[in-house]
Amino acid sequence: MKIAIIGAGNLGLSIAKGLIVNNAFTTLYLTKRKIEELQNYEEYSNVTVTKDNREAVQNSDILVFAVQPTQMERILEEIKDQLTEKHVLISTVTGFKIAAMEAIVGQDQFIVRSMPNTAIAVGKSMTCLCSNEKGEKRIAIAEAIFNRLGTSIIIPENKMQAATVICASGVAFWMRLIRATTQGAVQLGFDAKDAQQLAMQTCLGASSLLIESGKHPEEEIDKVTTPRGCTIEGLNEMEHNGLSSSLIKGIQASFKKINTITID
Ligand SMILES: NC(=O)C1=CN([C@@H]2O[C@H](COP(=O)(O)OP(=O)(O)OC[C@H]3O[C@@H](n4cnc5c(N)ncnc54)[C@H](OP(=O)(O)O)[C@@H]3O)[C@@H](O)[C@H]2O)C=CC1
Ligand SMILES: O=C(O)[C@@H]1CCC=N1
Repeated sequence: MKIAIIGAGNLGLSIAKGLIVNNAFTTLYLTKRKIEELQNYEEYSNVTVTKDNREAVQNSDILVFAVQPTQMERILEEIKDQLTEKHVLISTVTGFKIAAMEAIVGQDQFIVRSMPNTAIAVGKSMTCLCSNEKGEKRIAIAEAIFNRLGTSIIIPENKMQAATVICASGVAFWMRLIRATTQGAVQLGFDAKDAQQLAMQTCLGASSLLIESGKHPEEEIDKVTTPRGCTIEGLNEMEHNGLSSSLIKGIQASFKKINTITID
């Protein structure tokens, strides 16, 4: 696959890392204006770093847009006359709707919207996908890419903002929970490095239990909570202090915010 990542910033480079580690491309173009920040990537074979979005588009089939929402319109205007039947446009841009893309490049392009997260760098992204009508014929290509770099599901476009909060912002939310657990472990006497390892691996184990068993979290919680034991004591104290409520309120606040940055 000849892939271009237009906008090799935080997310774009995470995708690039995932593609490189998984050897999942034939050629890979990475674009941004300050390309001096991408020097390391020129060492990989078949990776080209350039400021020239049009060159990247000409030489690629799959175009992954990972620029800020305010930059997207200008970039689509810049490259639209380079687009041909071979191109599949995959946007990761938050709030930039398919209709807004079609208004610039036309309805006759294969357009996919994707919402991955930065765990794509280590092949563990939860990615949500949707497409325009024409793009339905090529969404399998996007699925193949994102399934190689994690897990993907197809959702209706009207759920993309919610998916952004849960999956993309979600990485930050889970990081904070891991950090808080680490702080608790330090207070219980572990050094910082061990504390973080205990927190991270326990988080991974809990998540893996659900993924592999398909069970509800409460079913697994029941197995851990000895009657009158320390787990239920800790859980109830956390809930008295608003753990679940705080998470749900944070998710709602994030969703409220994301709807103010939608570009129609
Ligand atoms: N970060 C995340 O976890 C996630 C982000 N997203 C979405 O992905 C998009 C990118 O986010 P993120 O990576 O965090 O943002 P960044 O600001 O880190 O990356 C955007 C990149 O675009 C480059 N850029 C700007 N203008 C141009 C241009 N004209 N041509 C080529 N490149 C350009 C910038 O580099 P330079 O200034 O050098 O040109 C920058 O590196 C956003 O729309 C965001 O909402 C979606 C899911 C997760
Ligand atoms: O924080 C943000 O607005 C973007 C969208 C999801 C991740 N980063």
